[in-house]
Amino acid sequence: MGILEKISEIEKEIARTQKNKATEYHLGLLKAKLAKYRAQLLEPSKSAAAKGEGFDVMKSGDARVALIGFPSVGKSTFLSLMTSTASEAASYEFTTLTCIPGVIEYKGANIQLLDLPGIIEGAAQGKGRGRQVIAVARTADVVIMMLEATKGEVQRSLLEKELESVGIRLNKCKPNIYFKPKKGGGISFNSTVTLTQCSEKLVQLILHEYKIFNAEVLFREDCSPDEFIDVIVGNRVYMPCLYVYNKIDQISMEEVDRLARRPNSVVISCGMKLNLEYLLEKLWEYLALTCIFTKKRGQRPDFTDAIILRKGASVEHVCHRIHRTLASQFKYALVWGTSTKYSPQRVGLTHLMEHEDVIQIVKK
Ligand SMILES: Nc1nc2c(ncn2[C@@H]2O[C@H](COP(=O)(O)OP(=O)(O)OP(=O)(O)O)[C@@H](O)[C@H]2O)c(=O)[nH]1
Ligand SMILES: [K+]
Ligand SMILES: [Mg+2]
Repeated sequence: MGILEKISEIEKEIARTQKNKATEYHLGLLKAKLAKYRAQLLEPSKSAAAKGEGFDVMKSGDARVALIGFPSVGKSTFLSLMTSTASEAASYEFTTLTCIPGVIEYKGANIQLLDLPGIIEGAAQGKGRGRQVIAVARTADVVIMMLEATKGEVQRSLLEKELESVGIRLNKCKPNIYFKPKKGGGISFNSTVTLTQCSEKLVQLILHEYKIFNAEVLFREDCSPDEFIDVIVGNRVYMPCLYVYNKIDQISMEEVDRLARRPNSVVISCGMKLNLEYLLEKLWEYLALTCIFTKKRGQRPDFTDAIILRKGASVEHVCHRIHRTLASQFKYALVWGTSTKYSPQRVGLTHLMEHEDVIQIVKK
């Protein structure tokens, strides 16, 4: 039996197994098996690599946004509207066959926007250019899932399933579980909260399925078996995703209103240039970039020119942005803002910056 068949067998079995206390362990085990086979599927296909089919697009700018969607939902039209790059748009499916980068300039940041070929059901298993498209999506800071307003619901759930099956978790936080494989000592299991979905026995069963017999496990959150499996498997990507319903010129006002109220959703029309500014605002929010202002000694901060960094950037990152050699001449920095207890506070290179902090760097 091939991997795909095995996966489909297990999926069928999960579907026909009633969910209750008695089947809890059986289901947990099936899910662990399923995750294992999917991981095997994800291993890069040798033939694709040999043909050089990957979309190797250089990362550039302050952040990267990937456009994912079914064919002809308007991805290329959107790229051409928002950036100075033109990407061919047409009424037939699979107009775009490769990855086309453009740049959105917004609030002083350069946001790389990637137009990609349309993907369809089965993409994760290699249908069309699915695998390559998904591989690019994994490298993004935010995914825009573009949906056709008239078929939004169906497209959304199909694509969510595709991305889910390759370990991309949309708008979810990493499960708060401490997991550490050990050399010996068996499995030590603890939790700081009451667990309603997992038990020590189930955790052990799942670990055994992965041939893990010694480990430390601490649940700090009431996680599901699937979330626990995510933690063991490890290579999950937790990705912010904005659902963008395009072509709202083709649906009723009531329908537009309903879609706009869905969580993480924005409605637009590229054709009629509707709501694009709001989409940018939302995108900016989802990117959650950190803007840092610099200040010279005895002068006011320069609020006109922010240094834009990804979340979790340190003082060292700030130095590298200002000048290549600044970090090596660094003595200390003074920081004003939410990242410090006092304003200003003297900090070193490893200090983590927060949004809208002000920094003054003192050289040796
Ligand atoms: N009515 C309407 N049509 C639109 C809108 N936006 C794009 N289109 C049309 O939709 C068709 C497909 O647009 P594309 O930009 O090529 O779509 P795509 O998602 O890039 O398609 P592929 O590259 O084939 O995956 C074109 O005929 C566009 O003119 C819109 O807001 N309203
Ligand atoms: K098209
Ligand atoms: Mg296109």
